[in-house]
Amino acid sequence: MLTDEFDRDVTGIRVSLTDRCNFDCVYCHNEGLGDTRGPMDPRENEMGTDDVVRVCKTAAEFGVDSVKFTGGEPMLREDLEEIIERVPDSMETSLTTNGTFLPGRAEGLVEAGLERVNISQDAIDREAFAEITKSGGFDRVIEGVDAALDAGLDPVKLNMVVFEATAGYVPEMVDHVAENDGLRLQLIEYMPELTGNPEWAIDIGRVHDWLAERAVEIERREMHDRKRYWIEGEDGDGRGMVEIVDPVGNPTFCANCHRVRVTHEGYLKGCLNRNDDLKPMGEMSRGEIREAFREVVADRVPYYGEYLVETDEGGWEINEKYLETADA
Ligand SMILES: Nc1nc2c(ncn2[C@@H]2O[C@H](COP(=O)(O)OP(=O)(O)OP(=O)(O)O)[C@@H](O)[C@H]2O)c(=O)[nH]1
Ligand SMILES: C[S@@+](CC[C@H](N)C(=O)[O-])C[C@H]1O[C@@H](n2cnc3c(N)ncnc32)[C@H](O)[C@@H]1O
Ligand code: SF4
Ligand code: SF4
Repeated sequence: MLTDEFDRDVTGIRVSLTDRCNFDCVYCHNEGLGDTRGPMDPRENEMGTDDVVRVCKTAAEFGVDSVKFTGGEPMLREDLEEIIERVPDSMETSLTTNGTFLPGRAEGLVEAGLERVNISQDAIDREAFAEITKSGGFDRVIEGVDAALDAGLDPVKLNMVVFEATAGYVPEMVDHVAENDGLRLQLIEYMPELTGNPEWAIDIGRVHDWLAERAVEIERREMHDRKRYWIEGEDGDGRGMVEIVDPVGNPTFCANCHRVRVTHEGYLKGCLNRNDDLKPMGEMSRGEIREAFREVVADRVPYYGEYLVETDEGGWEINEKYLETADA
């Protein structure tokens, strides 16, 4: 097991398989890797199947017990099933996707070993959805959610980024998961650090307060110390779970962060929001991957309050200590 300087064991990896995407969401941080726009064809800079599998196997040797595949849109990778099939059995395998490619593929993914899926659905309203994602894929996403449920991936988590354009749809989405079996909702605080437009952010504290009033039970998840609210449907019949992901300016969230990241180009990085600690894995031999893992874990910093410090105006700027590396 690798543990960083701040006593955080590293138990998970989050692998970006591509930075390509068929959507163009207005808020997209693309895991801190820049724009998703561009051709959809496979790119040469993406890690190959064997490389991804080798990274997972090496992580498993270090006791890492979960892997999340993300992107860009990870389902643009035709080899996703093969990758999942070859991930060591000791690792829980999950996927975060926009859902459009799940119809027709969800079952195969489950057969390959996929255990969980998160599907981004920012609104129930078709027009708002089109506006936010710059796509007309709403029906495909809904079909994708159904395909995941049919394939046995229950409970499916719906990811919703909470910002100016979506905040009004929160109550509707909460009712949606409370009243429909097999669904959970994950409300993600809009993170402007990588994407700009800080004026889009809304006060996530208000969402917590609103949910706390409606909740019949509140839990805390160890990962990121996230809060989970159990909400009853209007008719008192069903129950749904709503989890809040609120990293912005939240040192407690970071203090419970046990994941390192792998970019589609094959670099390890210690934090979603940081790009100055990218560790190349050379030719991606097991030895080189092992070495890069040790280095990236050794370089981890608690993000908010250390790497990023609050300005007098309430914004965030890189701590002077890291300016040199951040510019590199
Ligand atoms: N800053 C920060 N944001 C995160 C972190 N983990 C998740 N997020 C945000 O939440 C989004 C959705 O996360 P997902 O990949 O769907 O899943 P998750 O909630 O991290 O993991 P599970 O609940 O275990 O499936 C990410 O793309 C980020 O925007 C983190 O460690 N740091
Ligand atoms: C970058 S996407 C990659 C996976 C897949 N394409 C999808 O949309 O689910 C992963 C998650 O990050 C979230 N996300 C993207 N930009 C964000 C931002 N600026 N703030 C908060 N969450 C963001 C998305 O909503 C999505 O749930
Ligand atoms: S679908 Fe995912 S990767 Fe694609 S633009 Fe939207 S948030 Fe970004
Ligand atoms: S912002 Fe905090 S929680 Fe997110 S990846 Fe960085 S250290 Fe982990």
